[in-house]
Amino acid sequence: MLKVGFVGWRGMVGSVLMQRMIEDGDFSGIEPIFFTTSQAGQPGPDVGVDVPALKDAHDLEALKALDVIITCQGGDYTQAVYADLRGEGWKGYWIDAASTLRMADDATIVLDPVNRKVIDEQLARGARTFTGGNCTVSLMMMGLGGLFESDMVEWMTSMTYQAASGSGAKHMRELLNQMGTLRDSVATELADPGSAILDIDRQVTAAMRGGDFPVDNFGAPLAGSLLPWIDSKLDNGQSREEWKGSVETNKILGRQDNPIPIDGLCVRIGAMRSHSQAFTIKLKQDVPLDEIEERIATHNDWVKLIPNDKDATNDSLTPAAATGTLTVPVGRLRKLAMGGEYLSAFSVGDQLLWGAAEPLKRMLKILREQ
Ligand SMILES: NC(=O)C1=CN([C@@H]2O[C@H](COP(=O)(O)OP(=O)(O)OC[C@H]3O[C@@H](n4cnc5c(N)ncnc54)[C@H](OP(=O)(O)O)[C@@H]3O)[C@@H](O)[C@H]2O)C=CC1
Ligand SMILES: N[C@@H](CC(=O)OP(=O)(O)O)C(=O)O
Repeated sequence: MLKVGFVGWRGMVGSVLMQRMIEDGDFSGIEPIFFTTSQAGQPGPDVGVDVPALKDAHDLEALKALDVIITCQGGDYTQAVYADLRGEGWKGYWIDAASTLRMADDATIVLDPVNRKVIDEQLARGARTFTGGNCTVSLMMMGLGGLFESDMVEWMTSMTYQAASGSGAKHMRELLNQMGTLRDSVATELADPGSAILDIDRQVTAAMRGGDFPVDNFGAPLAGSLLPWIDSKLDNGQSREEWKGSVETNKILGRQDNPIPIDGLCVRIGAMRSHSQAFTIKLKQDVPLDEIEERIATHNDWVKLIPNDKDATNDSLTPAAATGTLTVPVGRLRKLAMGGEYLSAFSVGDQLLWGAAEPLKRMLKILREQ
C-alpha cells in the first residue's frame, strides 16, 4: 500500500483537497500520514480511515519513509525541505501546489485532462516531481483545451479577473470586511429610498479612502474597486502572474521549444474564489465557429459551452455560478471585427478546485494506477 504524506492539508487549498479526496473515496487503499509545521503530536484529521498522530513536517526521516508527499503548504516549505530530501537520496513522488519547482527541468506541471500524454512520458522517463499549475493557467487550459489540442492557436491574450482567494484566506476575509465597511458607511441613506445616490457615492468613496478602511492584506481597496497588478514585477514590465500565463502553458503542452505567444494583464477583482478570463485568440486559420465550439465542448468532461446570449451568459458564465463546482464554463465565443481568424472567449472556474486541488488529487490517482 502506498504510504502518502500530506503537508498543508488544513490550509485553504489543502482543505479543498481533503474534501475532494473524501468525496471520491481516495483515502481507501493508501496509508495516509498527516504532517504539520505547528501541531505535531495532535490527532490527525478524520478522513474515514485510521491515521497516526500528526508528524513534524520538517522531520526528514519521517518524510523519507514515504512513497508520495503531497504538499499544499506553500513555496517556503518547498524551499525549506525539497532539496534536502532529494539530497539525502529520497526517490519518492513529490506532488506540490506551490509554484517554486514548476519551471525546474525535472518537474512536470500536471493537468491530466490536457497533458496526460506529457505526464505519462515523464513517468516513463522516471520523473518524480510533479506540480500543479498556476490557477489561471490551469483554468484557461481546461476551458480552451480543445483549441490547443487541435493546434489552432497562433497567439493569444488573456485578460484576467482574479478572485480574492488567490491571495489566501486572510484576503478573502478582508474583501468581505471591506464590503461590509462600505455598506455600513451608508446604512442610513440606503434605508431611505429618497436619499440622493450621488451623496451615497461620495460617502462610499470617502470610506474607501479613509484611514480606517481595512487594507492590511491587499494594501489597497478591492471592494468597489479593482487591483490591476498580481504578484511581483519582472524586468520586462510584466507581473509574475502574467509571465506564468506564457511559460506554464507552453510547459504543460510540452512545447517549450516551439512556444505559443501568450500574454495579457492580470487583475484582482472582488470575487471570492472563482477566476474569470477574457481571451482574444488569433487562430492559425479562419475556422468556422461551429467547429470551434465543437472542439471546445468535447475536449473534456468539465468544460461547458455557454451560448453567446445575454441570459445564458449572466446565468452560467459567472463566479456566482461556477464557484464550488468542477464545471469550467466557456462562452462569449464569437469572431471579432478584426477578421475571421480572431476569436473572443470568456471563461470562469473555481480556482481552488481545477485551479489548485483537483490536478494534485488526480496525479495521486495516476500514481496509484502505475
Ligand atoms: N490560495 C491559492 O489560490 C493557491 C495556493 N497555492 C499554493 O498553496 C499554498 C497554500 O495556500 P493556502 O491553502 O491558501 O494557505 P493557507 O494559509 O490557508 O494554509 C497554509 C498553512 O498555514 C497553516 N495554518 C496556520 N493557521 C491556520 C489556520 N487557522 N487554518 C488553516 N491553516 C493554518 C497550516 O499549516 P500547519 O498545519 O503546518 O500549521 C496550513 O497548511 C500557497 O502558498 C501556494 O503555494 C496554489 C494554487 C492556488
Ligand atoms: N497567484 C494566484 C494564486 C496562486 O497561488 O498562484 P501560484 O500557484 O501560481 O502561486 C492568484 O493570486 O490568484
